[in-house]
Amino acid sequence: MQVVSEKSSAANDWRRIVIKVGTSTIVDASGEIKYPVINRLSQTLTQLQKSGYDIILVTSGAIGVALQQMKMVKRPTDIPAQQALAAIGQSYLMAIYNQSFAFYQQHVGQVLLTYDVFNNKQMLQHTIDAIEAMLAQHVIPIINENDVIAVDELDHQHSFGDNDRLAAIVTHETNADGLIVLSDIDALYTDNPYVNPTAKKIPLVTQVTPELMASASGSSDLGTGGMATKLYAAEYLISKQRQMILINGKNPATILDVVAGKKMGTLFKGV
Ligand SMILES: Nc1ncnc2c1ncn2[C@@H]1O[C@H](COP(=O)(O)OP(=O)(O)O)[C@@H](O)[C@H]1O
Ligand SMILES: N[C@@H](CCC(=O)OP(=O)(O)O)C(=O)O
Repeated sequence: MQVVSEKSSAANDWRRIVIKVGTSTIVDASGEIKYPVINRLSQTLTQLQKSGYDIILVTSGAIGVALQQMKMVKRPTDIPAQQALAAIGQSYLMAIYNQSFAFYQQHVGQVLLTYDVFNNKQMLQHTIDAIEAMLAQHVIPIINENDVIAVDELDHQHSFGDNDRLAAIVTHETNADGLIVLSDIDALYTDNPYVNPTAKKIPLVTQVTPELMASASGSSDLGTGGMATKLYAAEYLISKQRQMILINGKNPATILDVVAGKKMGTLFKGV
């Protein structure tokens, strides 16, 4: 395992930043929508945008908020039911973001993507053009996977989409300096700390090794990706000479500390 603690450098020279928000940041364990967190996230991202940063938000949570809307306790296993929830929840999720950002006079734009976009030069260029046009007008693009139609690429038996990977690809394709992932956990640990209380925090990862992969198992109740998909995202970004920082999303204002160069969470950065 390649773990170094002293050389952690941070995001103080990043100018274009992708922020990925997991379901666990949007919805709590009892299924309630975390409006104050979303409000703080909107305030923080607006502050960064108005300070001259290019900000792109990749957000999960469509299915999470739909479960709450539809008074469902558990995520259904059959795919059309999940697709329906994604459709219901996505419009509500954007309504929440619109209202929340509007309070800070910040415009946002919705971008729903499927993975085939990245395999098609023309569609990819159109997507990048649209995102660049939004950024040029100081609009924050808000991206999610288009779960309603993304049925071909996904293993829908067990999981539904993976926004960690999507956020990593968006970071690379939009030429962003780095990706900040907000989760329900404050860092990568040597083992799942909810299962193994002796697990230790890992401040810097320079290489995603098989050993590290093996230490990442399980996800929060509503999250789909778990730590494994975050490690795949980090591995992809390291291979593209880009960086990723994993922090706890419970207080999104900590993004400001990260961008100011404070060492926190786990930094994934190749050597
Ligand atoms: N080695 C590890 N270090 C930290 N968290 C881990 C590890 N292995 C598994 N996990 C689990 O990954 C979860 C975060 O992933 P996930 O539930 O998908 O969150 P999100 O919805 O934010 O994407 C943590 O709550 C924890 O239970
Ligand atoms: N696209 C799905 C989320 C998929 C996903 O990757 O979720 P998470 O592991 O919480 O980031 C949704 O909006 O519900």
